[in-house]
Amino acid sequence: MDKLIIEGGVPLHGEVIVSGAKNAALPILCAGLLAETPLVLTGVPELRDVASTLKLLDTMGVKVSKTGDQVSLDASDVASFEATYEMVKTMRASILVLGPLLARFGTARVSLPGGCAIGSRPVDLHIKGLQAMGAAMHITHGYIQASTLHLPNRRLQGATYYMDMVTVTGTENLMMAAALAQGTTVLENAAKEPEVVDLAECLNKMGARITGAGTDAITIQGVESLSGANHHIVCDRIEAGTYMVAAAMTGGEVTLKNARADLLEAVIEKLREAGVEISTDSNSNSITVKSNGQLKAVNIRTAPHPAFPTDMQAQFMAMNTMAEGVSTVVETIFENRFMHVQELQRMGANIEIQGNSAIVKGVPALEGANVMATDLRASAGLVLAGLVAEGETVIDRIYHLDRGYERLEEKLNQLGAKVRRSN
Ligand SMILES: CC(=O)N[C@H]1[C@@H](OP(=O)(O)OP(=O)(O)OC[C@H]2O[C@@H](n3ccc(=O)[nH]c3=O)[C@H](O)[C@@H]2O)O[C@H](CO)[C@@H](O)[C@@H]1O
Ligand SMILES: C=C(OP(=O)(O)O)C(=O)O
Repeated sequence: MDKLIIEGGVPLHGEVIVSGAKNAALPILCAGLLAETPLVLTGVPELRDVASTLKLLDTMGVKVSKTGDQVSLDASDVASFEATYEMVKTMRASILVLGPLLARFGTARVSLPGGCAIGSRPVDLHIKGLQAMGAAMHITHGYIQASTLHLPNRRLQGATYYMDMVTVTGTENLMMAAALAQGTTVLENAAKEPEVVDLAECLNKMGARITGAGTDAITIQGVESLSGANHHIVCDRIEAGTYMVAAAMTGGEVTLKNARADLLEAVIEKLREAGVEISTDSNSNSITVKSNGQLKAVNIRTAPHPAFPTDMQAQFMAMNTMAEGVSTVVETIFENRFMHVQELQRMGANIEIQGNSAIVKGVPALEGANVMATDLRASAGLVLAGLVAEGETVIDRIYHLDRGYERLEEKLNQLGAKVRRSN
């Protein structure tokens, strides 16, 4: 199993190009199932989750071709309407095929995702939303079995649906389903994440009629069919945020290219509060982060966009462990997203968990240690800690990182870090 070995203490300097967003690429690849002609995507990051999604689409009969960051999907001849447990267990985002399959083919069989390291993560709202559009939904043997065969013209029926929690993939699944429904759907209390907006933009290029994406009420006027289009995936704000924290913690100066500051407002504000200098240029989509490594601890409370993202919580926790003062990190999205705490403690961090809060007392220095990655962003937090720790940090189980960070060690080493992979 691959490990990452990091020699800490090197301030990062230079430029890094941010990749396309994992969390936009995954739903947009699934949207390929809706199109009767090829969908061509650029800016698709080279990630394990992307490879898993392409494999899943391939098993359904979608013709996939990939050259560099360009992926072309031809779903004109889909033969299987199933996502097996084997696929869904490696990547929960596989649930995103449910809405497209059901809307276009009238039937879908998708494994229920299991619980994962960060929490139970149910998909009840995906299911209830599709039921509100008239679908027959049955759960048997761990699978969601969905059908529209009893509906007029076998099409989902537009509906107004209020989601009683803000759910990102739930909003995306229902938006894709509603795109081909008969009539108008209104999704209330919808997620406002930039990746939802990117998906809506892609769907509209494919012929969908969606307004309000990026607000909490999305209106989708269903159309009879969708075609292919060309779309460039939005930049990964979480990858960008992770490199920003790396520059801040190591006391370096890093310019991020293909980074949109307008998608990172809460993160930028918190870094400034920590004492980091940040300049942004919206014309060139670049962000420069400069720090002397002397940081002030900052309180964090995760919440849906545009508030502070849960996907940046572990990275800020790592930063707070070596900052001056005491901070509180409150996780409101996932009930168990503190798996990195125990590992950070192995590196000398002083953290106490009280329910969904972590009280972090800054220590003068972290020490390199052997630690275990438990989920994607927890792993990112450990990498950041390793970059500033005294001595060597060995991170085990880094396949989690490969799910969501494109060429991580290459990008860090380009900035001067000393990171190597070993097995
Ligand atoms: C592939 C992708 O885009 N993943 C992101 C997505 O995950 P994901 O879409 O799975 O997360 P959700 O936004 O759905 O989850 C938010 C909260 O709602 C709850 N919930 C969700 C759906 C549901 O049917 N019932 C329910 O109770 C979840 O357990 C969680 O407590 O948004 C999360 C929150 O920003 C991010 O951390 C993930 O990186
Ligand atoms: C939790 C994440 O991803 P997923 O929803 O795919 O597990 C993440 O991107 O941090």
